[in-house]
This record gives sequence, C-alpha cells and structure tokens, in this order.
Amino acid sequence: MNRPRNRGGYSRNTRGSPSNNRSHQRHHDHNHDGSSRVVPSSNDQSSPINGSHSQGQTSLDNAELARYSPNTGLVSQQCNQDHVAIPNCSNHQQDGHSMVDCSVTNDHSPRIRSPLQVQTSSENAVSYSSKVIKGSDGIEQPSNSGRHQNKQKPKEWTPKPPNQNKEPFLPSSSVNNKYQPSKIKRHQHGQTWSGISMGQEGSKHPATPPLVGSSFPHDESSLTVYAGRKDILSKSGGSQDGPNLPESERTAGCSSELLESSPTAKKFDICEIKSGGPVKLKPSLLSKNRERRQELSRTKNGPQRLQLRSGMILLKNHISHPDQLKIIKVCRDLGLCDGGFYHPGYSDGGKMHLQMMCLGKNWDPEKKLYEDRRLIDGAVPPPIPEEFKKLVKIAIQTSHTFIKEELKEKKPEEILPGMQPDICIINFYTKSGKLGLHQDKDESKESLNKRLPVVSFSIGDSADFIFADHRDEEKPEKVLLESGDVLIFGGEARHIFHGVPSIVPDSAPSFLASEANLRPGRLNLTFRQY
Ligand SMILES: O=C(O)CCC(=O)C(=O)O
Ligand SMILES: [Fe+2]
Repeated sequence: MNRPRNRGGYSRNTRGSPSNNRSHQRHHDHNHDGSSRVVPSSNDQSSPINGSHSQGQTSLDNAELARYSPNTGLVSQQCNQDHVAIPNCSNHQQDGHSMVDCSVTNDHSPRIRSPLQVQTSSENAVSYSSKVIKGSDGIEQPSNSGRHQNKQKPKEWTPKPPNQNKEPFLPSSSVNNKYQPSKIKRHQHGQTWSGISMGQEGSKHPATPPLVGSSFPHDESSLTVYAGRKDILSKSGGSQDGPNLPESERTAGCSSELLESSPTAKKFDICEIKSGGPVKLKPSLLSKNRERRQELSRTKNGPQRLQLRSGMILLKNHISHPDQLKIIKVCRDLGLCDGGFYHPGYSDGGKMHLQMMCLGKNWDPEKKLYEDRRLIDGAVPPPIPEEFKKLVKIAIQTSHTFIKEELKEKKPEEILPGMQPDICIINFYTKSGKLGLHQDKDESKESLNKRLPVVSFSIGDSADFIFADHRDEEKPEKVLLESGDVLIFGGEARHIFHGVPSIVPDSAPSFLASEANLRPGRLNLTFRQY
C-alpha cells in the first residue's frame, strides 16, 4: 500500500475545545479499540537516571550506565545572559500569535553556519502541494497542484569541524566582550557535558530526587555549537580567544554581528536576555507554593508510564532536570545559528503559532515535505546531536520495558517498533502558541509503513495535547504534557491525529528559568526516522 509522505495538516483550526475534552487520568481506561489500557507505573527500574536499567533493556554498557549516576557533577547550564540581543525581532505577544516575528526574507548575505556536520541524504524529498485529499487508509493525501515556488538559489555551506583547542571554555559570568563559543565536548573528569557556555560552578539546581542525574552520555562524538555573540568579531575585546581567532574560526560559528546584517538571520532566542532589562519582581509566595505543589506531584512517585493507546506511551517526568537544562542549551545554541528558529508560515500566508527549526532534514509546512535545505534561506538543518539520539533510544527502551513488564506483552517491538531518529522538528510555543490537529505523515513511505514511532520531548510550560482517530473528532482525548515528559506514538497509534490547543501559562518548573533563562513557553522536540 502506498502511503503518502506528506506530513500534513498543521491545521490552524484546532478542533475540540480543550475544556470539553476528557482528561487522561492515571487510572482512566480508554476503550477505543477494546485493548487500550492506561497502566501507570511508578517503578523506575529501567530508568537511566537511577542507574538501574533492567537487564537487556538497553544496549548501553555498564560503564555508560554508571555515568547516569546522580552525581555527575554537572556544570550549571545557564544560557549566556550577555548573549547578543537579536535586533528586529519585534515582540508582539498581544495579538495572540507568536511572540517574536523572526520571519526571514530572501537575501544573499554571507552565510555563517554552524560547524556541525551535515547529514547528507541521497533521498530526494518528494514534492507535494498542501492541498489534501483523504486516502483510503485514513491518511490525508496531497494533491499535486499549487505548490509553493521559491526561486531563491540555495546557498552553500561548507561544514567545518570544531577546533576545540582554540576556544577554551569560559564561564559566562567571567566573560565580557569575549568570544565565547558554546561548546559541548568530550566528557572529562566525570562531567557529562563540559564546556558549554555556562557558568562552571556546580548546578544551582539542587538535586531533585529522583531525577537528578544526567542521562546524556558522554564520550560520544564531540559537538560544538557556536552561539552567536555580538562581540565575536570585536577588535577590542581583549580576549585571548575572541579577536585572536583566525578568520576561519570566527566565521565557522554563528556570528551574530554578521547575522545582524542579514535579514534571514533574525533568530528567535528561547532564552531570555536579562541584562539591563526592567527589574523582575520576585515570585510571590503564592506562585512559589504553586510551583512546590506542582513539583511535588511531579516527583512524588518518580517517573510514571502510561499507555494511552496501543503504541502510544507517555513517560511522565522522564527527562532529568540536568538533561532538560542541557536540551535547552543545545536547542538555544542551534536555534540562534543558521537553520535556527524561524516563524513558519503556510502557503495561504498565515503563520503558524510557534517558532520552529528542524534537524536532519527540513520540514516545510508550506509544501508539507522534508527536504535537505530550508527553502526560505537555503540553510541546511544541523544533524541531530548524538546526545539527543541517546535520549531517544533510552526512551524507547524504557517504553519497551514497560510494555513487556507492566503490560505483559512478550514482544514489545510489535506494539511499538524501535526507530533510529534522523530527523527532528523543534517547536517553541509561547503562551499563546498552539498547533492544530494533524497527522505526522511526511516521513518516508517505509518509515510510515513500518509505523516507526514519533518520540516527543516536552520542556517548559505544560501543554494540553489532544489526540483522536479523526480530524473532525468532536471530543478528542486530552492529556497534559509537562516538562520532562516524553510521549511516544508508533505502531497502531502512529497515524493518530494530534495537536496542541493550548499552553498552560507559568507552569514550567522554575529551575528552567532560573538556571537556563528559558523564556516563558514550551519547547518541544519530535524525533522521527525519515
Ligand atoms: O508540541 C507537541 O507536543 C506536538 C508537536 C507535533 O505534533 C509536531 O511537531 O508534529
Ligand atoms: Fe505532529
């Protein structure tokens, strides 16, 4: 059966009022197919976090598992407070749309790209129009008319390997007017991620049992992410590592000075720039208490697993706090570089209610297909960092353990196929962000036929997540996705309609703002195998 590649229907008409929707409760049964069960589990045997993986549930070796200990001595994951202000990204929250309009226009300014390796793909994306026809298998299919055309010539990117010797890590607090590459490099001395452009002192976030360790592996391929810095080319910084860098090094990163001259480069910063801004009031006792209650309920029973449907698993509170901070940091850095966050639109001229960037391949919401370059500015999406891939792997393994041990299914892979992510869509929703009911169906025919899962990470503010068998479902089911949750839908649930009708304002755990300066809103990463 030919299944369309078209990942479609980012409908701006979200169906179903969240207030009317049924909420998934821990002990709530869903009988859509007669076999669906919601089986909560507070047993974290297979969590990488507490270092007690069930045997056979992960291919990671013991040494690697040992690194998941809570005492990994993580550095503070603070985003640079002195990070460059991105001009011309005008705030317009009041219109209920996306907060920052960083829409890009065509230009031919110099391309300053991340030195990340590019994953090349020989597969050519198939072009479809955004018009959809309903297919016999329930997946909406595209017609071939009216495709958006953009005559801009793609720009070249010569990826450059990072030079780690030239750019030592500098704590952000001690750096002023210095070039400070943001760096994630080979693990040393028991620290999982070193050299990120954050303070070197220990994490300000107190160990929060049970999720204190980092499940980010180290000793994987080293990865350098150069965050844009206003002063990157400054002649007067006096930094040993900034102005003295060879030209090739300076341009290897994401120079915001050059970016500023490029209208394609107005990037959305998921972290707030706090320096010199209006004085922020301390959180009230009320909000502190609310936060405490939320945190308590989040961590009370440790991570929990729920089967929302066959093939649809929710891992509550799965991503450790340090890992959430690191994900923010990496997304922030990538988001500020070429191929970073932008405010996507539809072919009818409307805008999506979120900021988006892609890894591996670009997903084009106008054409509804994946391609190797982003048409709007020719940017090549960076590959998925190895650390992210590991987290995905662990999430799938955890789900398999749950399916096997709690749901008593002998062959968990038949319920939820495994997958190796090579593409990822990263969304950032502000408090007014949303995403209409849609199916994810633009991955390759093979991937869709095998019903390889989508693995979704939520960080920051909570989101109402709705899902249904049909687009016009009057009362879609609803579940709250909170910071640290991982939702996986594959197998029978792969083609489910889903969407995010609303973000719960001010619901993010406070450490994300205090330690990573995450701006209000929600970061979501959906990993797939093309
Ligand atoms: O934000 C979410 O939870 C869902 C995102 C999503 O469905 C998508 O990017 O396709
Ligand atoms: Fe989706």
